[in-house]
Amino acid sequence: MVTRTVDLRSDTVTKPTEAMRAAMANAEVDDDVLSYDPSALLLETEMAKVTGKEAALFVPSGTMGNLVSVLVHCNIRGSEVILGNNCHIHIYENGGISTIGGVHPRTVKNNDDGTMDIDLIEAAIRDPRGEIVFPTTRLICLENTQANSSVMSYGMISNQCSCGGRCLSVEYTDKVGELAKKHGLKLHIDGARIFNASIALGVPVHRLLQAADSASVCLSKGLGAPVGSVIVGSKSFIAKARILRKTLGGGMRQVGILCAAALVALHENVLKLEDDHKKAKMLAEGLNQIKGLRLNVAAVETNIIFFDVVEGAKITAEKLCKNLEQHGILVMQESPVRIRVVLHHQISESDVQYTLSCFKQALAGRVREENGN
Ligand SMILES: Cc1ncc(COP(=O)(O)O)c(C=O)c1O
Ligand SMILES: C[C@@H](O)[C@H](N)C(=O)O
Repeated sequence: MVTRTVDLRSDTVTKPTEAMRAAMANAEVDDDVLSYDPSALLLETEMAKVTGKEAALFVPSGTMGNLVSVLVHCNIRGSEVILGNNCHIHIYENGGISTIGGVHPRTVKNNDDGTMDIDLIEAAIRDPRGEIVFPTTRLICLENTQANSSVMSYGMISNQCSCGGRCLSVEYTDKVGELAKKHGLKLHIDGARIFNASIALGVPVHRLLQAADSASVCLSKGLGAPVGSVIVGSKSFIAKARILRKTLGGGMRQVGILCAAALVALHENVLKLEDDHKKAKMLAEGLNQIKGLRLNVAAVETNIIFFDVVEGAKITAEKLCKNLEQHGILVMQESPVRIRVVLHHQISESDVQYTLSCFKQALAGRVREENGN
């Protein structure tokens, strides 16, 4: 019987705090489709200020935030967006920009640090002289932090392995912004975890987003709100985004109930992100000491850790996940050999130590079984 649960599946799994529940219960609300919900307006005003943009719009999810943003920028048939081959928009959003928006994706390889080589981005921009045959490039998308880790090619040694949650520097982001402007393109940043990047880099969110024409910021990840994201940009961009949000069914009525919780998250949890990162590093260092696991501790910059179960472990990643679950440790299996763990504010240092002890037992235990002793 599981007496203790340590939920490391994602930073999307947090439960609303008592303060969030109280704020939800007492939220001032009105009809947000008519732009009258006071709590939504309060959150949007604050998020516009924090991100340094003219306006903001609450959306039900980060996926909708990205979809609406791409569709506003690429509102002409035949549009193309340049994005990372390992980015969330391209892998985890059901291809929505194409299946719903008719926007063509043109991927550029994500490097282990989450960037895309700028010369490869520029090479991917379509030559307008070829418009009779080419799609038209209108948008570049970045992701900060870069959630997914690049696939560790076979034989990579641990100090070459990548990890998730990598931060894009402000210098890099500015360079991509300059490239976009040079070619008359827009820049969107999937900032689901932009607050993690800000805390890890010691750079304010508004500075990390300065070069972007739009961004999508998740409140329901490390900040711990139960629901929602906010997209930010110019007033004109947000006006178009509001219409598209309604088109997609994202216009909600008394949404202030959710925005009130998001405001608590914004006020109370940003500074907790640093602890998440410290606990991630602590967990990564502990995992790195366990025979049979391979990861690159140096690549753990924020709250996401990817590691591989290597052959010496004599246990598959699948069996390890099942074994851990029997001890209340919930993780996410990403591939036949790869596991992801994500830290958040509802994971304590004691949880980290308990998790490490369960990993050690699971891996050592399996070896004993193998040897019949
Ligand atoms: C980098 C990134 N962008 C966007 C999203 C989408 O957010 P949501 O799950 O709220 O749709 C996620 C994950 O949830 C994410 O990790
Ligand atoms: C899986 C993915 O969609 C989600 N953003 C997560 O990181 O948990």
